Amino acid sequence: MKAMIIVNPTSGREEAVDYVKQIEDILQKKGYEIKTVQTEKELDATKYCQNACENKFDLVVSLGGDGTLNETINGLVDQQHRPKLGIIPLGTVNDFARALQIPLEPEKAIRVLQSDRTKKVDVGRFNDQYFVNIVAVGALAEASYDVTPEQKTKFGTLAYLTEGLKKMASTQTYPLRIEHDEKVWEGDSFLFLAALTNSTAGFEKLSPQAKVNDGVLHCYIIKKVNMIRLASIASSMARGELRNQKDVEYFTAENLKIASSEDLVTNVDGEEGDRLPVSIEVKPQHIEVVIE
Ligand SMILES: Nc1ncnc2c1ncn2[C@@H]1O[C@H](COP(=O)(O)OP(=O)(O)OP(=O)(O)O)[C@@H](O)[C@H]1O
Repeated sequence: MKAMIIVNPTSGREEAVDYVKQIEDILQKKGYEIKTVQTEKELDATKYCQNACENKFDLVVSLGGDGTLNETINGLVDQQHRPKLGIIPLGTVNDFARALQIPLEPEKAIRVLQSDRTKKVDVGRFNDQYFVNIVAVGALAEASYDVTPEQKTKFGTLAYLTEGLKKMASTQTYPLRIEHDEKVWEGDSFLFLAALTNSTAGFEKLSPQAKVNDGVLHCYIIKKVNMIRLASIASSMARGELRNQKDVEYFTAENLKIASSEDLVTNVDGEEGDRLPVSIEVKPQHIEVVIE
C-alpha cells in the first residue's frame, strides 16, 4: 500500500512540518510505503495529488488548511483511480473537517488515520473547479475578501463574522436569476448560498440538515429586506434556523445555474470564484475520506 502526505509548511501557524513524523509513524505501522511532499506555491497540492492518482496510491493525506485541502481535492476528482483522503486540519476555519467530525486538534486528527472507517462524500463542481463546502453570491460572499491574514490568525471565525456584519449593514441587494433543476427564481437577493455541508466559515449550524453525502446542494435565497429583518435573519443563521425565515427561500438542488445582469463575483469555499454566470452540479459520494 502507498500513501502520499501533502504538506503545506505555511498553513496555520506554520507548524505542519512538526507533525510529519507522527503521521509517517502511524502510516508505517499500518503498512504503508510513504512519500512525503511539501508544497511551495499555489496548485502544488493539486499536482502532487494528480501524481498520486496516476501512480495508484491508496491514500493521500492533506496536512494544511482549507486552501490546501481544496487544492488536493481538485487533484483527485477528475481521476479514474481516486485514493482515500486523510485530513489533518491546520487552518483557521477547517470547515470540511468540522463537517466530517474530524478532530480540529492535529494530534487527535492524526490518530484518525489509524481508523479503517471511511465515508464517501459529495463534491460540487463549480464551472471547471471543485468545492466541498459552499458557494456564496452577494454581501457575505464579498466579506471574506476583506479579512486580512492577520485578522484571521488573531480572531479566526470571528473575523469573517465582523466583516460580514459590516457588509450586511449596507443592505445592498443583487439581481439574480437562479435556475435549479427544472425551476427558475428571479429577483433581488441580498445573499445566495448553496451549501454541501453543515459547516460554513466555522458556523456549524448554518445549514444543519445538509449531510456530506446526501447528493444535493442546500440553497438559501435571502431576499431584499430592511435592517431589522436582516438582524433577525443573521441571528437565525447562528441558531440553525435560516430556512424557516419568511424572507428566505430554501430548496435543494442537484444542478444550478446562477446569472445576474450585474457583474458579480462569487465565493467558493472561502476563496474568490469565477464571476457570474456560473454552473454548479453535485457529484454524489465521489471521494472517500478516512473518518474516526
Ligand atoms: N510553500 C508555500 N508558500 C506559500 N503559499 C503556499 C505554499 N504552499 C501552498 N501555498 C498556498 O497557501 C494557500 C493557503 O493554504 P491553507 O489554506 O492550507 O492555509 P491557511 O491559509 O493557513 O488556512 P486557512 O485558509 O484555513 O486559514 C494554499 O491555497 C496554497 O495555494
